Amino acid sequence: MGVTGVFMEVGNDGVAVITISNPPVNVLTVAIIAVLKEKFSKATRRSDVKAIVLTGKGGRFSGGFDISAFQKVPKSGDVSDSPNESFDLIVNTIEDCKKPVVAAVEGLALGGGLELAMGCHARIAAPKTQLGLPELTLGVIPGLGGTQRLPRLVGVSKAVEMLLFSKPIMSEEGKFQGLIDDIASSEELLRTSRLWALGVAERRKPWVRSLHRRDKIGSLSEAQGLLRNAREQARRTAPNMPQQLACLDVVEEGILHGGYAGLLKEATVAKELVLSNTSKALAHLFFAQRNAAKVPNITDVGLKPRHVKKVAIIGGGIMGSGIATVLILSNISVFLKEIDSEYLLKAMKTIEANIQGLVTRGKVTQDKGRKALSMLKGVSDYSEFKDVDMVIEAVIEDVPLKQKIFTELEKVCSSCCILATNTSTIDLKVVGEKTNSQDRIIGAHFFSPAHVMPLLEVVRTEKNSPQVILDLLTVGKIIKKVPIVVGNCTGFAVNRTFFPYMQGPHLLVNLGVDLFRIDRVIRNFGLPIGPFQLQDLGGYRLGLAAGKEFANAFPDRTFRSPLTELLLKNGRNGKSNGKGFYIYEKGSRPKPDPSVLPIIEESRQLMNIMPGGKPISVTDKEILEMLLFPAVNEACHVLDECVVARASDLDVASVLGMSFPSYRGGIMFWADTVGSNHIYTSLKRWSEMYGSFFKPSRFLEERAVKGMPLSAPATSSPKSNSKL
Ligand SMILES: C[C@H](O)CC(=O)SCCNC(=O)CCNC(=O)[C@H](O)C(C)(C)COP(=O)(O)OP(=O)(O)OC[C@H]1O[C@@H](n2cnc3c(N)ncnc32)[C@H](O)[C@@H]1OP(=O)(O)O
Repeated sequence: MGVTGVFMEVGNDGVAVITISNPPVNVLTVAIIAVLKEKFSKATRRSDVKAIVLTGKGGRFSGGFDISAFQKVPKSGDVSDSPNESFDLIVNTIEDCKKPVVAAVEGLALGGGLELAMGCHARIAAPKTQLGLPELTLGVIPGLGGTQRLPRLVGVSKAVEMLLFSKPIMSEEGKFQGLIDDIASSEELLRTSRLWALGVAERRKPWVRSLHRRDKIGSLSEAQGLLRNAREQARRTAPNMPQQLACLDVVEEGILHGGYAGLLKEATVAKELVLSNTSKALAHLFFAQRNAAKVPNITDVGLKPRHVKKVAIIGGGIMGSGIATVLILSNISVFLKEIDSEYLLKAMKTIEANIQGLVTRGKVTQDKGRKALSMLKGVSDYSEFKDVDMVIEAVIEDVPLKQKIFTELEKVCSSCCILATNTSTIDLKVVGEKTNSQDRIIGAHFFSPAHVMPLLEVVRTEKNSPQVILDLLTVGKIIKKVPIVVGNCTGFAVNRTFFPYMQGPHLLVNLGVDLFRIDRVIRNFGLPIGPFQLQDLGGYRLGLAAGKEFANAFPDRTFRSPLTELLLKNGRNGKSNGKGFYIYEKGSRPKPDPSVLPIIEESRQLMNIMPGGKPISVTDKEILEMLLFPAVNEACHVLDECVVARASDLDVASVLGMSFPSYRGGIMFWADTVGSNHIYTSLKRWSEMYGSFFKPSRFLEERAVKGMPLSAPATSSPKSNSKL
């Protein structure tokens, strides 16, 4: 059997097994669909074939239609690359086939893969097979009949849940819901499916065309009630995701006018959505995330990751406890070290609370939570450190303290132990300065709360061995984070790119713009909270400390405002002490706190930068651009210095680390939709009006002049100042 294609074998029992082969996940393409049709026609014509089994090679049924088509179609305008086969392949060829077709499903059947299986007359699955329709996460809707067949197989309520949340279910639940007819072990899967198919041919088993079923739909009023509630929820939780409401409309069409009418509407809406910016952005992020895992000279040189089973964490504050939580939930033993029993107890309680929170939100079972806690041990000295595979230091940002810890670690840990620091700003060379272990001192920068936020910055130095980088990358994947390898500089990739986004709001406020308006503009753009509310959550002391680091590293483009110090002087430190820009009351949304306004007035008077003493007049669009363009500008510095391997790494990092809206594709993807020239000329104008905070970088200027996208790879060879 060749590698890519569709293959057919007819057995002595008269069953034709049609196998999709497109490693690694048997993605469907227009070409594969054409061959599938051909094989089905052949099996239907052959008189020695009584029944057909459809399966996927290599233990994975199919990961769905080729997502790269969602990037190509909008660019080329050629919709022939997009899936348009609902009727021809699934209705005419499979569902209306004169011979019974059974899907033998293993590993995963996602998107078009599951839709293909639902068009068959029965589905037999191996245990723990993932079944789902994740199309909405890609900005589209199922295009091979999923919106019609899923509700007919599992009922409207379950179907809507699976569609809107894009969350796969396992075959065991699938059997319970009616999506799967039987479960068979991997070894027995094909045999059971053949027998089932023959059973249908001999009328011992039902011959079911999913699209013709109505029994699971329930009454019209009940179905419409469910859809109404789902619409309300979608409007509330995903106001910028048009595919959610579009999908519900398509489901409703089928319920009101029958499955065929539903398929027609599905085809029209799917084609429209493939052309949307949302779909383009989300497909971009899908591949960007996978590309970020490919690190030149690290993942492509045949190194094997070492197995990390035991980790020691130093410091049980919010970060250390969060990191411990994710590790133990992934079956990694953790020794948590604190300075005394009181701090240790506090850390243990935080970890328990983290796990309980995940159990309450249904993210983790009670059982798993209990098992995870049994992997944790609190310690107050280094005696357990001698045979750990990795240490993660997570103490406060204090250079002498960190240096002392690393010299101690060098003595107590084995010579192959990975020594990681969770510092968010300090240069790693400084952290390891007093050791001889620079090759294995690496940054593991988690984002707060570490047990929730999906990003992990793996900060490498030029001294790090490729093995250590690979090991940390692998741990990142095991603990279900998305690791991005970045270079060593102040703030690394994410905090560095976004430091102007934390300073810009202060500049605008001192120019007379209302702070609550600034937060509103950012929320309307799609971030969950605005920059001032974000500062409330982090606490002002943290912001002040980070601000000093950036001021030292990048004095030419730092905006210094007295506002944070004034707030602290007035006894305010954000949400933690109940004195922020907002009033936080349990059960209600944060409300603007008017008592902060006199402090802002004081800051404005001290700064005295309002032109003519009057607040500047700006539109919401200008506010947005004055906040985000400086971050894009810093991202250009980051790219210029090769702190990341490619612009799309910053897209993934901004979405997963800063909650930049995914449907805008990440900061660089969005910047390119705005255009380098507009960003450059705006920054240039503002830098003339308001100072060097806005001064465009050389990289941005060059690209704007050449009319080049900011995300286009550099044409010249790597720079001498490269951080990678
Ligand atoms: C018409 C239909 O209604 C429309 C559709 O079907 S849209 C597609 C719906 N399907 C999906 O959303 C599934 C997307 N894929 C995934 O979630 C995951 O890849 C998976 C769960 C299938 C496998 O995960 P995992 O084993 O971790 O492997 P992962 O690294 O993600 O993927 C392996 C390779 O397959 C590629 N791939 C996976 N699914 C793909 C898809 N649907 N299209 C194109 N490429 C795909 C990945 O890009 C990756 O390529 P690479 O090795 O060159 O980087």
